[in-house]
Amino acid sequence: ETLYDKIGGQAAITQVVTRTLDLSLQDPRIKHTFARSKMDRLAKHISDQVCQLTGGPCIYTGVTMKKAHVGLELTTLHFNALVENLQQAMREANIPTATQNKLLALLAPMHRDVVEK
Ligand code: HEM
Repeated sequence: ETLYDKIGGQAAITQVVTRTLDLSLQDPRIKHTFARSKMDRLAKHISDQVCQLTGGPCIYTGVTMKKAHVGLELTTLHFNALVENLQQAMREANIPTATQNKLLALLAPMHRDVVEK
């Protein structure tokens, strides 16, 4: 069983990503960073990326993590805020803690490409 299956497949990934972005758009720590973003397109790209990363049948067609976040001046505080929102979204979707932690471990190394200072 892949991590993709453990999470609950495409439906669960779409739900979690959409909820994470909704929480982030209401989050005073990071909502400003999304001011110019097309949120539907962003949700699709992040869902594809998580699907591919966890062993699912998707292909991520967006740009590299470095390119996607250049100029946003994101800090570790911004990064942690997004991770907190993702954790809340996963809890709400009843994803088991061990499975949550496996996804977080796959995303953690992206910190160096996302954060600029
Ligand atoms: C592990 C952490 C992260 C992952 C996996 C991730 C993933 C992505 C992906 C896949 C894209 C789309 C690239 C494309 O369209 O080609 C993107 C863009 C973006 N991300 Fe992230 N991201 C992460 C962290 C963050 C953080 C911490 C913030 C802000 C707090 C953030 C804000 C944005 C914004 C504003 C865009 C640009 C959207 C646009 O093009 O309009 N991301 N991210």
